Amino acid sequence: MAEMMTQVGSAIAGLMVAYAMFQNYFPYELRGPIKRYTQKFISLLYPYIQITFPEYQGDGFERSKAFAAIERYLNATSTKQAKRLQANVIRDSEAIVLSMADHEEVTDEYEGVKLWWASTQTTPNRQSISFYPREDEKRYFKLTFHKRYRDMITNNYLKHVLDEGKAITVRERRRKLYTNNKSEGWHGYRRSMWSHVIFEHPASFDTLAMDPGKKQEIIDDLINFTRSKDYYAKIGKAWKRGYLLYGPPGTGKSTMIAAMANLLKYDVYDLELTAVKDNTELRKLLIDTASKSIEKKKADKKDGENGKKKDEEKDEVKEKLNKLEEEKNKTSQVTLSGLLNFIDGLWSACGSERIIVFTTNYIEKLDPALIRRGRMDKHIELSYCGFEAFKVLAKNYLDIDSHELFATVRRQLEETKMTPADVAENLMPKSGSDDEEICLRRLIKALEEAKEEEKRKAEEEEKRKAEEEEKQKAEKLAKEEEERKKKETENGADHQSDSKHEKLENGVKENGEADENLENGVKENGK
Ligand SMILES: Nc1ncnc2c1ncn2[C@@H]1O[C@H](COP(=O)(O)OP(=O)(O)OP(=O)(O)O)[C@@H](O)[C@H]1O
Ligand SMILES: [Mg+2]
Repeated sequence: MAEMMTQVGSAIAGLMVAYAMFQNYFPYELRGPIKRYTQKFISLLYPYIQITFPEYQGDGFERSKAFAAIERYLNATSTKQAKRLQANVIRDSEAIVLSMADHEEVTDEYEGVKLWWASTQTTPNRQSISFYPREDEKRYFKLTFHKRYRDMITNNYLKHVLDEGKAITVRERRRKLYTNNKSEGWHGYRRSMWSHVIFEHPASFDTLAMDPGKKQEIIDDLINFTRSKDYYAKIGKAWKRGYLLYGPPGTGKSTMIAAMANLLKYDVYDLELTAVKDNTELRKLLIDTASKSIEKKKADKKDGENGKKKDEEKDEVKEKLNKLEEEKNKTSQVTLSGLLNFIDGLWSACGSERIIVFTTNYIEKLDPALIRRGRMDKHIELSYCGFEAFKVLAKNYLDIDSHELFATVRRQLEETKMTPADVAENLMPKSGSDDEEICLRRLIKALEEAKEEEKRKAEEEEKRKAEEEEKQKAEKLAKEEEERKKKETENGADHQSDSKHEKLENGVKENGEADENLENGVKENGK
């Protein structure tokens, strides 16, 4: 064995010497053709093609997107196959990315074709001290496949790898909740229009209490939207969708937005309109949601994190339209038309795969222009808690599917309006000893009280109405009485004036009595 090693060693040494001689003594002009023929000769014996994907490209500062995507794509395969792994904690990502360590190789299969991926590194033997060690160490992935599959690999497989890698990056990223800053904070060193926190809302469609049929319809609609990229391109429509959620406070509008974001793995932009001075600011803010990717890229440079597929991000501009309505007349404020222009025009142009959600408590107060189809594609009403919604809450809060008290609750919910927020509050166990019976009874009691309250209010309203009617009746009577008296005095008086008949024909009363007289344009002057 040792002998063999020595032989191999000396053979390698021989080759090295030969190569050095080749480098030194062969005339320069001959080197090119010789190398070419050697390559040809090798390719006869070695029918494989290799593609390399370096980690840094161009100026060497920006991490290659392809490299990052491949790393993500190979994550699962590497974890299974490679013996030595390298763990990377990536900013904005929830998962630890395991990639194969240098000089490891894994296999992949695509449509029955076997391929090899290897991770390699070259360290140039330049004797220099570099501030950025990365610049010297060049990592790259090397893909090897049989030349028979050249077309298939270069046309389909590589696209598949990049798409899949990017999709994984998006799926595993930490999602963010952005809120707009006041414009005073937009300038200077630490300028930013949006501040963000990690978005970790636990709401999901499973826990959202509403009619199951309606819920499923919304889920299908959302999923269909995310899958329709090509369809939107085909029909020439920007890939976006608008939802309008309306209903009384506490019926789950905000909860539904969180559930939507969780379902689709989107970021959320929550737009607080009171912090926006005018339309220009609004426009800047909204455009900035699209150009976020550029800012992110800068961060990528420094720490070499994975690039994000930013168009996948959603901005969910959620707002209280009733507030907007109040403000639309003030010139210094955001106007409705500014917002509409944005939704129709600019918004379409910047970024894609976006969902815009408006919420309001008063749909009837909204301008029809704002909510017409095309602007808001889907209107969703969230209303008082029905029995189906109650069942979801009972399952969430008490972990029960049925109970003998359900029938009572059902009857009560049909008679009384209570928001899911209130139902939930009453169902929630208040201490460790609260069992489902106690919680349900508390809800029933609350429902009874609400009913009483409703009844009391209805009665009050009735009473108020009755009083109002009474008052009106009395006023009418008084008026009639007065008129009668007046006529009497007029009739009883001597025929003082010739104009009297005219006056009666016009049905006018004496000046100062009622303003309706003005309508007839007639006044009895001086009387
Ligand atoms: N449909 C629902 N399903 C589950 N929980 C709900 C539902 N509606 C309300 N809740 C509960 O009530 C709380 C308040 O609801 P939410 O903030 O979603 O109401 P909203 O409709 O946005 O009200 P507002 O109009 O005042 O903004 C939530 O935290 C949630 O726990
Ligand atoms: Mg809300």
